[in-house]
Amino acid sequence: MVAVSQIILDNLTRIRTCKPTSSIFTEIPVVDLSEPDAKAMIVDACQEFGFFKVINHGFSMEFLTKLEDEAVKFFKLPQSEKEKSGPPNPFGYGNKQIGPNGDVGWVEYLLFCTNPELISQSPKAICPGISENLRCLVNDYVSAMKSMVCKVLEMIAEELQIEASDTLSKTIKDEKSDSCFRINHYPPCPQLGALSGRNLIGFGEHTDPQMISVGRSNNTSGLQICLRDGSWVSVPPDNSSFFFNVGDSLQVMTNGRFKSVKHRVLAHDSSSRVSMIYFGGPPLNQKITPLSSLMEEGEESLYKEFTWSEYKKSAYKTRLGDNRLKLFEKSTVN
Ligand SMILES: C=C1C[C@]23C[C@@]1(O)CC[C@H]2[C@@]12CC[C@H](O)[C@@](C)(C(=O)O1)[C@H]2[C@@H]3C(=O)O
Ligand SMILES: O=C(O)CCC(=O)C(=O)O
Ligand SMILES: [Fe+2]
Repeated sequence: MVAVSQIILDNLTRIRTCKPTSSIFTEIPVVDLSEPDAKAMIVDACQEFGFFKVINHGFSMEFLTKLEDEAVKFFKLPQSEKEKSGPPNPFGYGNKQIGPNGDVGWVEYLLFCTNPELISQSPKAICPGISENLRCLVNDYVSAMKSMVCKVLEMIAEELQIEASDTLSKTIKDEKSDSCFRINHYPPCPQLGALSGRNLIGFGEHTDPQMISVGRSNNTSGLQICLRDGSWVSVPPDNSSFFFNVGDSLQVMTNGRFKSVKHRVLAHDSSSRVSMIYFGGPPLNQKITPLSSLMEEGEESLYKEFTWSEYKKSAYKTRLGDNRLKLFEKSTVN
């Protein structure tokens, strides 16, 4: 018996664990997109937390459920069927392995490229073997998501009084925008009890490299964000809302006024969590640099000059939890 639980423990602890945290993120900024104060609330939230929740977004619950149900259908397929859509190289089905550098989590997922040009040019950009129904729903979701993200980026630009209000959104509207979409499934882990009170990591802590990410999930908890004081708080689930994350690129474009938010997902022993995240990224050749109209007189960029392609290449050499922006920060030592 001891030997059996030891084996289970060894298997599980290859995937990292963390100490339980009991704090709930009660101050979560909730932005009603139809309210006049939405712009100010978004900018405040991006500065304070790099994170906010959006309601009144115009997506119907029926559509969201349809996509979620179709994704669940995929994850219920036999393992050998799901593997036909993998490996995620970088797009396709993945199980436990996250990225190319040895990160693991209690999660399986589908990663989709959303750039039509790349999809038509490279077989590596296609997620093979998924049903036509799932592919259509993903396409519809991504195009509606793109519109919402552009609207939010325009609200941010207006509130920050950036001259052209499409300065940020045009990078996502661009047909070469290097955005992607991910559906994660965190299966229940009945052996969790063997971890003597520790939590099992579904998706390890990290910041997203893109400009902005938008997630939603079924009504199951697990998502946590790291506050400025370094404490982890649990985000109460809400299947009818979207959760926005500031990514590294937007941190640079605002010269550090917005902070990319560190987040992670914990697994459950008895319930399964399904999440879908859209990652809004710029075209590969776009320079990621602070927006000139945002800079005060004499203010210098905190970052070296780089393109999204350079940042992405560098990001894919890192481990999930690494501080990927560090390499691109200007040295503060005189
Ligand atoms: C460990 C890794 C997985 C990741 C690529 C990376 O090398 C570092 C960034 C990771 C991340 C986090 C946000 C998104 O989920 C993601 C698709 C992305 O663009 O960067 C993942 C990458 C991945 O899962 O391939
Ligand atoms: O599953 C989630 O809610 C978040 C996952 C995540 O952070 C990611 O895929 O980058
Ligand atoms: Fe993430």
